[in-house]
Amino acid sequence: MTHRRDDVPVEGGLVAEVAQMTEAELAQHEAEVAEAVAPDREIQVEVGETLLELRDVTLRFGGLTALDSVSFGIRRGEILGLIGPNGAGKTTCFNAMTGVYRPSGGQVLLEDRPLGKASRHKITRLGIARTFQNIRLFGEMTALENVVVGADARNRTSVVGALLRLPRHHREERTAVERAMALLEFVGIADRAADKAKNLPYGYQRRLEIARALATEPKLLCLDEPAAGFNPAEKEELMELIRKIRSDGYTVLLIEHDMRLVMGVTDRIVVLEFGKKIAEGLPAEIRENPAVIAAYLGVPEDDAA
Ligand SMILES: Nc1ncnc2c1ncn2[C@@H]1O[C@H](COP(=O)(O)OP(=O)(O)OP(=O)(O)O)[C@@H](O)[C@H]1O
Repeated sequence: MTHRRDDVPVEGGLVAEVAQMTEAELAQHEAEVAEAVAPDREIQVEVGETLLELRDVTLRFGGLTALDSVSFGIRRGEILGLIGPNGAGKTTCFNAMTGVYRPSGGQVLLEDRPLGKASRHKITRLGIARTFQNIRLFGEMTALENVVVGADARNRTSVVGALLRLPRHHREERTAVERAMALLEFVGIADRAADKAKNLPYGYQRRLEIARALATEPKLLCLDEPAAGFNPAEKEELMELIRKIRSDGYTVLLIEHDMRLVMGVTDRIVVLEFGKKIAEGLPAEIRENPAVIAAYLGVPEDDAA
């Protein structure tokens, strides 16, 4: 699939070049792309130590307790699955971690520091990025621009800097475009870099959301049902992508309804039901856990999570 576009010679040229590579050249190229996409930051804790912790987090909406004293940790470098029947509180968990809602009780800690009343933007800068159940892209912007905007969340120059065209802004803009292009390639949609987001096929839009979240170089990437609406082949490809993201140095929290996908890609799983954590463990343990089986009883496997 090579969409050569004269108005974007860099992207078109890159894709055409890739199409003509030998297998060895392709492997080398993919390694370089992964290197460009890898998070560029100091490692502050050892791999495997707790990166983010929910400590007794309670969140109420009026009379409804959506999260009831939920505690679990996400370890650096792992893929953690967050599952539970509909309405269990999974998305509310994401919302509590990303500053959309403030917990009514308890704390969310990133690298041992409470997020407290940090705003959504602050939390993005601190290193938590997410995708949404319902895709949220800038439809009129190109795929590339959507990712550059994502990277902007990390850049140090302000809007004022951009208006005044400070030298640092130019430099950051250039590197942001280069990195955005690498990200599009990493998620497999570089051939449509110059297309408006709204014109991309659904699967591409989902991947674009992931690229945009990765552009912020998150310490933790939260994916909210990234495979929703995917066919089995697309789900396989998505699992590959999630594994690739982790091997590139990222930590992933995954909400997903498809049990096969969750069991196939995660290192550990946390299970919620009616706002409470009912289980936590390895996929094989979770599959056998009586409380989890009871929570899903009567729910067809494809709908379960
Ligand atoms: N803004 C809100 N106001 C009131 N109630 C809410 C709000 N957001 C979520 N809830 C309620 O909180 C509970 C948990 O919802 P949540 O969306 O977190 O569940 P979920 O596990 O993500 O479900 P699903 O799998 O259906 O997406 C539900 O009962 C839901 O109706």
